[in-house]
Amino acid sequence: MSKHVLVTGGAGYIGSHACKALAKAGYVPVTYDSFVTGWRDAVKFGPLEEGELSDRARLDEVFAKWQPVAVMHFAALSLVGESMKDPGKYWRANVLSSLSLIEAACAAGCLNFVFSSTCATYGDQDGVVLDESTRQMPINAYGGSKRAIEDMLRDFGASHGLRAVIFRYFNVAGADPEAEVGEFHRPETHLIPLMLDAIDGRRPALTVFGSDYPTPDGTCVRDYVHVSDLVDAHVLGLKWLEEGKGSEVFCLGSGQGFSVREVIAQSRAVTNREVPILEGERRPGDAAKLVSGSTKALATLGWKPARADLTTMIADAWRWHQSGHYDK
Ligand SMILES: NC(=O)c1ccc[n+]([C@@H]2O[C@H](COP(=O)([O-])OP(=O)(O)OC[C@H]3O[C@@H](n4cnc5c(N)ncnc54)[C@H](O)[C@@H]3O)[C@@H](O)[C@H]2O)c1
Ligand SMILES: O=c1ccn([C@@H]2O[C@H](COP(=O)(O)OP(=O)(O)O[C@H]3O[C@H](CO)[C@@H](O)[C@H](O)[C@H]3O)[C@@H](O)[C@H]2O)c(=O)[nH]1
Repeated sequence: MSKHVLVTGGAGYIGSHACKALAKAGYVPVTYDSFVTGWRDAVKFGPLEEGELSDRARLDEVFAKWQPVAVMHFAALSLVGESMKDPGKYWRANVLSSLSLIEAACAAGCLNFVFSSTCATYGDQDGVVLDESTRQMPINAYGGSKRAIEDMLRDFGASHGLRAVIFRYFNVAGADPEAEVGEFHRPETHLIPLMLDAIDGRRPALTVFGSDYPTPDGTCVRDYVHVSDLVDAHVLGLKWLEEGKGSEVFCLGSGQGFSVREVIAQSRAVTNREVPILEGERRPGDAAKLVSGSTKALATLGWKPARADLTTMIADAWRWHQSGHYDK
């Protein structure tokens, strides 16, 4: 019998890659998405149920129809800068919507839950190794909203037996190596796609947000993880839950930090083109450095990232960028 997995946000960047990985692993990914930031043509690996997370009646209907073995919850608003300008939007869209989903899952008896959290829950902790045991002290409303959802999952674990694998992602990058799906945010705010836009003339230039951070070259340092590797960890997390194992938190990153200027240099090398640059102000809410210090997912889940090189991530993003899909 087919095993269905309810994938919220399956029409988005990471969710669509997760649907591909789930289908490859023999599951049927059922996308639940409102298209607030997602795309209909990204839903290609399983059925679609259009709906809003806050619509409890619609969720109940979808749980009853598909009887999923688990939920993978990707749907969220996730822009650090926007969350600083409009925090209420983030608390409503992320926290209240997730509460509706968690209650619907518990009511339907679907007690396996995989959740997209973020290293933005750590805030700006200079000199601290970031791993699963690090204290969460978010400095923006986006990170705050994700930490609150983690807390909610723990509460529902205690009250309803919900078991959650929480993944705290570092910076997700790259695209499906077969270019069936890729990163497509409108507006785009992420470094690598914006840089590729500047390289091929879709934008006049890339603005570097801040050059006076306490980092070796003054620009922010991030840990980039390939989207295909990231979603492979989700399939392992799902199997973990299906085997009856308990709730866990895992950081997903490569353990290597790259500054904005280093990413620019690597993109120049991959594409063999210049990156037009403007020097700009710091972006509010940005931490100086976010790099994973964890090996727990490798050791515990047997996660084996296959495309961990930043060069590979940029090359895959570049292939996707140049495919016809990108010009929607
Ligand atoms: N991109 C990253 O680097 C990164 C890093 C850490 C964590 N995350 C998390 O990963 C998840 C996916 O991120 P992404 O980059 O794929 O985002 P995305 O915007 O591409 O995808 C989000 C999807 O969720 C849908 N959605 C949003 N709110 C909804 C709602 N209320 N009801 C129904 N559908 C809704 C959108 O339409 C979209 O298809 C998010 O939870 C994000 O916070 C992303
Ligand atoms: O035009 C730009 C865009 C970004 N940056 C910088 O590049 C770095 C990466 O920025 P971005 O790609 O926007 O990612 P983050 O703001 O780090 O956030 C991503 O990574 C987080 C985890 O670190 C996730 O939680 C978020 O959902 C996801 O958007 C940051 O230092 C930015 O200041 C620039 O200098 N210029």
